[in-house]
Amino acid sequence: MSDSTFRQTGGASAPLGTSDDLDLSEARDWIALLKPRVMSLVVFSGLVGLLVAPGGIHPVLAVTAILCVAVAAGASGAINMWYDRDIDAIMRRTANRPIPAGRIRPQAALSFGVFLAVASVVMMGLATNMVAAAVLAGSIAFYVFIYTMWLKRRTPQNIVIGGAAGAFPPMIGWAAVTGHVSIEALVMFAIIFVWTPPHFWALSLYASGDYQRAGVPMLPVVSGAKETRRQIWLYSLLLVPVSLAPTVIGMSGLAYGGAALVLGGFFLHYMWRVKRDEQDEAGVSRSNDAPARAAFRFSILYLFALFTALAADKLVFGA
Ligand code: HEM
Ligand SMILES: CC(C)=CCC/C(C)=C/CC/C(C)=C/COP(=O)(O)OP(=O)(O)O
Repeated sequence: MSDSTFRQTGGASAPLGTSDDLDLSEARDWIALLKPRVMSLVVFSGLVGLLVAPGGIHPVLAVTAILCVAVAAGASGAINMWYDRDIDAIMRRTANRPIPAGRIRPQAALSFGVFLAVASVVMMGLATNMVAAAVLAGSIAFYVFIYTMWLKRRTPQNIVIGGAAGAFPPMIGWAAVTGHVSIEALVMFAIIFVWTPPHFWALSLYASGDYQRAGVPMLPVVSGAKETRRQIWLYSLLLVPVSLAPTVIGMSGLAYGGAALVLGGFFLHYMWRVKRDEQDEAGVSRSNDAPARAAFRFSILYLFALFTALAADKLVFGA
């Protein structure tokens, strides 16, 4: 393998192929720092916020605004990975990330993240308005300082409060068009805010071993699976009425309302399977991961579908 390049990956030498392959795998690592899969839903919800806002902006500015949301989310993901590199190295799910695996230097990741964060906020301010730029800066700060640095390692309520970071994007999209934050933007924020605990706690039920090893006080680690299932159920019950708020305040029509009801029914079905998984009728524990895994996957599909319905209702029926 004369043209092969070897590099240290987490202490083991790994063949990486030609220099072209090396460039590609390096690029993949920098992209991985941006948490692109999580970013997809963040960007989509931001796009819907922008589409449902009254008035409109030039398509080039709209694309720029959405790009800024993507870059800001990615930047905060990179800073999160820089700060969390010690615990990411311990958790199986995250151990192969570029920093703990030794493929990107922590300092380089931090500089990359800070540069992108500043660039996204400045660009948002120039392309749209100060309100959108300020809310964008606030979401980055929330994810980095409030969630990652302050709450994540301190309290099992970390994701309830810190989850607000991920609820801002539709508000940013709305503000990019209108220049202000109104009740409609707050309603979209509230939907994601209430959705986040069932979304994350479903995952944490089957990833709690990881969090326990890393000493992160996620709810199942601190209060147990039963309490986590109870809280998942309570937030899910709350999510259904909150998801109907766009129709109640006249922001969306009955088509959205119907879609939200049906989707809410499915959401409750998946979360109920998690809740009832604790015990069978005889009170014997028959817990397994399958319902929580299915509920986590559905939570993502749910939010994509709900925001699609919000946009479709507006674009098709002009509600
Ligand atoms: C504090 C709040 C949140 C926490 C702690 C959290 C945590 C997580 C974790 C640990 C994963 C698994 C990722 C992996 O396998 O590496 C995940 C996946 C995901 N999250 Fe969240 N999340 C939060 C909020 C959000 C928000 C607000 C959104 C979007 C609106 C979102 C969208 C997604 C998506 C799309 C995935 C799937 C990624 C994949 O396919 O791997 N999350 N989340
Ligand atoms: C516009 C903007 C700045 C949005 C950013 C908000 C954002 C991406 C929120 C999502 C929150 C999230 C992915 C938390 C993951 O938790 P974690 O970091 O504990 O997950 P990990 O264990 O996978 O690192």
